[in-house]
Amino acid sequence: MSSLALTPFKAGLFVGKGIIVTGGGTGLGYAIAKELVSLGAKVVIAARRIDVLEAAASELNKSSQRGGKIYVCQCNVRNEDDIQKLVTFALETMGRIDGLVNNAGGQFVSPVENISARGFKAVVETNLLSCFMLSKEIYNRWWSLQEDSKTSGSIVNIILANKNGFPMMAHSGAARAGVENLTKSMALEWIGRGVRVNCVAPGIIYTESGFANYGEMAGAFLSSVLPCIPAHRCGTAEEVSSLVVFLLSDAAVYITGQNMGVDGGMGQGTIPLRPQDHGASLLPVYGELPMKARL
Ligand SMILES: CCCCC/C=C/C(=O)SCCNC(=O)CCNC(=O)[C@H](O)C(C)(C)COP(=O)(O)OP(=O)(O)OC[C@H]1O[C@@H](n2cnc3c(N)ncnc32)[C@H](O)[C@@H]1OP(=O)(O)O
Ligand SMILES: NC(=O)C1=CN([C@@H]2O[C@H](COP(=O)(O)OP(=O)(O)OC[C@H]3O[C@@H](n4cnc5c(N)ncnc54)[C@H](OP(=O)(O)O)[C@@H]3O)[C@@H](O)[C@H]2O)C=CC1
Repeated sequence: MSSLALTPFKAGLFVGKGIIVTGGGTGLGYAIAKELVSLGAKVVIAARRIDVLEAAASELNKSSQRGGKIYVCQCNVRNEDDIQKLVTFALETMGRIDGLVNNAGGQFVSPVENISARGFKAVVETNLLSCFMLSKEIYNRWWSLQEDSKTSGSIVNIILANKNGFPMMAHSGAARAGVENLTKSMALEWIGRGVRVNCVAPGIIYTESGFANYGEMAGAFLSSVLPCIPAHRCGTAEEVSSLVVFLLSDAAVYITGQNMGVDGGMGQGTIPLRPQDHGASLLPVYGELPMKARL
């Protein structure tokens, strides 16, 4: 796992704060937890694989500064009972919740016509339902009860840079678009309680764990996608983490309901995952298009 945090923040910025990071044992979540614990936060990392979480925690605790600490909680974010247990655990261990990063997520690669209804539902549950359930649970059991709205919370939802659709992962694109809209609704409903809600939309970020889910396809994907990224390289987990940490902090107190890309200039557009060589193109109905203007 990479280790270079880019944090520009002052030491101890998060001392005394409690943050939940879902999917915090690997990839982006790991980098976010690492930056937070180095700034003094107490952090609960939550995911399904407890062995992965425990191994991550023992590494992450080495970066702790000024009382920062990592706690682990096994949780399937698709399961409402697990969500309730996670919030109970976080309140018992940290005594408070100041921030939530809805980072756990993922999908599988498939053309739309081959996705089963159960597969579509699984991806929507993983990415959208989970975000709704966990945000609501914390709001009802903690943020809505705080007398002083100045001390309330910040939610950062990790989505995808796919505002023009997400071919071959349409279920995930739809779920993430749902998260973006849910973010705006929660931001408006909860602003009076001092709860800010924002999205971060990474482009293609190289994480060993994330890419491992796609096996051999990942290599081919990378070589086709790199020329389409204006920066001509993937991002790193730390380049996403610095924005997430900023949004969690009081420095972002006037920012809510936003969706910010970290995507090397892709403008949050379509991740160009080419469906397949279909051997046909939609030609103009009138006139001819020069060969050089076709794929
Ligand atoms: C190529 C690089 C892309 C770079 C950009 C994106 C990067 C990232 O997002 S990195 C994060 C990647 N991490 C993951 O994607 C991991 C999380 N993913 C999952 O856990 C699964 O994809 C899941 C969300 C679908 C959950 O799977 P699972 O727990 O197995 O779900 P169920 O047992 O409830 O099954 C429900 C349903 O889903 C179908 N299904 C699951 N996997 C696949 C698959 N690979 N292909 C086709 N269908 C799949 C499964 O078959 C079930 O449907 P039925 O068969 O109709 O019962
Ligand atoms: N890497 C990239 O290029 C991009 C990633 N993203 C998104 O960023 C987030 C992190 O991705 P990344 O770090 O790269 O990949 P990882 O595969 O490392 O992270 C996904 C994390 O989510 C957890 N997770 C998945 N399903 C569940 C579940 N049902 N319940 C609890 N935890 C779950 C996994 O842990 P476990 O399996 O133990 O449960 C894992 O820690 C994801 O939402 C991803 O889709 C967005 C854009 C681009």
